[in-house]
Amino acid sequence: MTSLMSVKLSDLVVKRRGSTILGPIDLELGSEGFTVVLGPNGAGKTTLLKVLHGVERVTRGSVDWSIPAEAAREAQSYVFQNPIMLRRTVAQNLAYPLKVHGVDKATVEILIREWAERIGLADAMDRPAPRLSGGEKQKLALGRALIRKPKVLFLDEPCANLDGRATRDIEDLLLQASKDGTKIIMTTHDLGQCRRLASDVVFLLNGKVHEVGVAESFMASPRTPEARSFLNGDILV
Ligand SMILES: Nc1ncnc2c1ncn2[C@@H]1O[C@H](COP(=O)(O)OP(=O)(O)OP(=O)(O)O)[C@@H](O)[C@H]1O
Repeated sequence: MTSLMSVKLSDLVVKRRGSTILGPIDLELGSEGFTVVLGPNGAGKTTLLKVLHGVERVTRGSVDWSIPAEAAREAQSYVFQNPIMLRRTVAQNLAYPLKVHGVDKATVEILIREWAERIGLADAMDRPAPRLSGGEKQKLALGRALIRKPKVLFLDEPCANLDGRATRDIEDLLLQASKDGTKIIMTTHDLGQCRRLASDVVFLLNGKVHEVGVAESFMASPRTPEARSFLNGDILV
């Protein structure tokens, strides 16, 4: 089971308009744990997440999941920084991924109640999702992503623009999902959040993987001067 959803990037390059925005990258990520992708603006974090999820055109190299590509994609969810809500109720948003996958009505009812509770929106089931607050929308997006128990969950800055309370709620949901066996791969600018959540870190700089390591050691004693500067909050050019 443990190697079910590991992934290997080999000589991976993404070019746009003649310039390389990612790579070349060789990277292996295991099927367990909480991977945080760190790096300054423009380092290529979002592009890396999209490449892993199979929704970014790759110029060269390969992305190999330990199961066939289509099955791998089916077992993944992706939460965008500004999630798009269906112009429907909270309940309908939660039900959507289940209905698309042909889950029977009775099970849908049970699961959407359970998840509305878990994301703190049990009293808002009939509210139009587009009218929720930013924090509520992000929790709904997370619930919608987790309701099918993905093996891998990608998150792009899930707490950008959220206050402390909403951030804590999201982090609690993520830690629980991780405990329940979902592999998480997330970008963040928040070093405190990285410290609280990450089991391992991928540090990107100028489109390349600059350093990879166990979170605790990376945060305490990064090997390279660039990673040290980044953790100190210096501006990297
Ligand atoms: N379709 C595209 N065409 C041209 N350049 C692109 C395209 N997509 C991304 N880029 C560039 O590639 C680089 C990496 O972008 P990416 O969004 O992956 O970085 P990031 O680390 O997620 O940045 P941020 O922290 O600002 O979100 C940036 O310089 C960006 O402007």
